[in-house]
Amino acid sequence: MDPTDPIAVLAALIRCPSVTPHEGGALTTLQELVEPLGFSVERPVFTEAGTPDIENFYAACGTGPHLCFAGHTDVVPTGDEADWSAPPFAAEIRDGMLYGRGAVDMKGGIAAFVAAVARRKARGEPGDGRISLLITGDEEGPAINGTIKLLDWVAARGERFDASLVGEPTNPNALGDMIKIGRRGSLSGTVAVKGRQGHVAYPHLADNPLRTIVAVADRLMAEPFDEGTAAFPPTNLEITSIDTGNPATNVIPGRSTLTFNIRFSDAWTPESLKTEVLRRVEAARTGGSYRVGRDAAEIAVEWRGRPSESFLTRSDDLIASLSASVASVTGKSPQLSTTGGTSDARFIKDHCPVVEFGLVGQTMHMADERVPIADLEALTEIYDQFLSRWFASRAAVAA
Ligand SMILES: N[C@@H](CCC[C@H](NC(=O)CCC(=O)O)C(=O)O)C(=O)O
Ligand SMILES: [Zn+2]
Ligand SMILES: [Zn+2]
Repeated sequence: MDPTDPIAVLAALIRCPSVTPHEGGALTTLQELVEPLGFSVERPVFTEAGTPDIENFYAACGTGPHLCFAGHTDVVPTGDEADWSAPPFAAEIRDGMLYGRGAVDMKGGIAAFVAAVARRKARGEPGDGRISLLITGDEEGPAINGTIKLLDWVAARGERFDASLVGEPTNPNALGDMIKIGRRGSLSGTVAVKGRQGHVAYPHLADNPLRTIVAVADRLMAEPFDEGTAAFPPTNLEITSIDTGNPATNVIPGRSTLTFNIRFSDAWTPESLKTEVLRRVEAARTGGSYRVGRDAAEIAVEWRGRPSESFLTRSDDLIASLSASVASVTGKSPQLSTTGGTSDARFIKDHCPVVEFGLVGQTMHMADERVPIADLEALTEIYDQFLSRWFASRAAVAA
């Protein structure tokens, strides 16, 4: 396979059914592509009780300023294959589009980066510094045996990165729209309210926990958490479920839960936000207008999963190198944004400055995930130019 051709590389990767947590042949394909380019490859497997073992990938080449490209080869499940117009792991090309699971999220980003590096090697430009690929098979899953552990594994070997580029799909509509220069934080929790089960026709003998859940929902959502900050959109809370587990229409449930997720700006830390959530829940416990004349309800709050902190990258040369490369290829001045979800950049930011730029995300996780061939070519050129600009900026600093 020609490693300078991002379409051939992406097609080979898509043909590997690497649905989390399965490697599916994707890391072997990557190894076979980059070893002939001079990269040394290691594939550590990380484990943790209660989670699937995950194979990861670290490849590095060269000496000098160190740029780490980071991403994932795992993909989300296909869903009903009948909803696809082409088999999801066949890498079919039709009307200038390459179809397949992972086309944009994010095997396409990896293919473009490999092709960019291969083109530089073919041109005889391998010597500007150190380039590594830090690739996990656990981004779409719990993200416990992936990037976070791989970063520590690399650091324990004495390697350090000067900067990192994550190839996640960052563009909302068209290539060149958006670079991610940080990510919001994320905090999830469940509020459980204890009541007393009973007959709906005899409510004085029961205690409906939904009266309190409604007050909790109201308090959690009523006041804005902030108005946004210079670099972040306003903090937002979404209630993702309210449950009682009660199938009957004539029974007052004995217990109810409310689950929420907050995406938050740099005005908050996970700890300060937890304090604010607990304040709002307490206000609802004692002040709900649907419980007049009753004792305050019994409420417990459980934090779910691992919260993510917000972060903002302040490396001017890294952002400038990427912006200039995007502008040069697409003719657009990309927005520098912290919108959207979290990514593994939340782990990388503890090791070095990190920015993110990849394909257009519109079809990610959908049936018929696809990438325009032209975007794949353009992204390869952007990554190639970015490497030149970033290494030049490092050389200028060193001079
Ligand atoms: N499952 C993982 C990480 C979940 C990350 C997810 N990120 C996105 O969907 C990125 C999409 C985008 O920003 O365009 C999220 O924000 O929930 C875990 O929970 O560790
Ligand atoms: Zn992704
Ligand atoms: Zn994804």
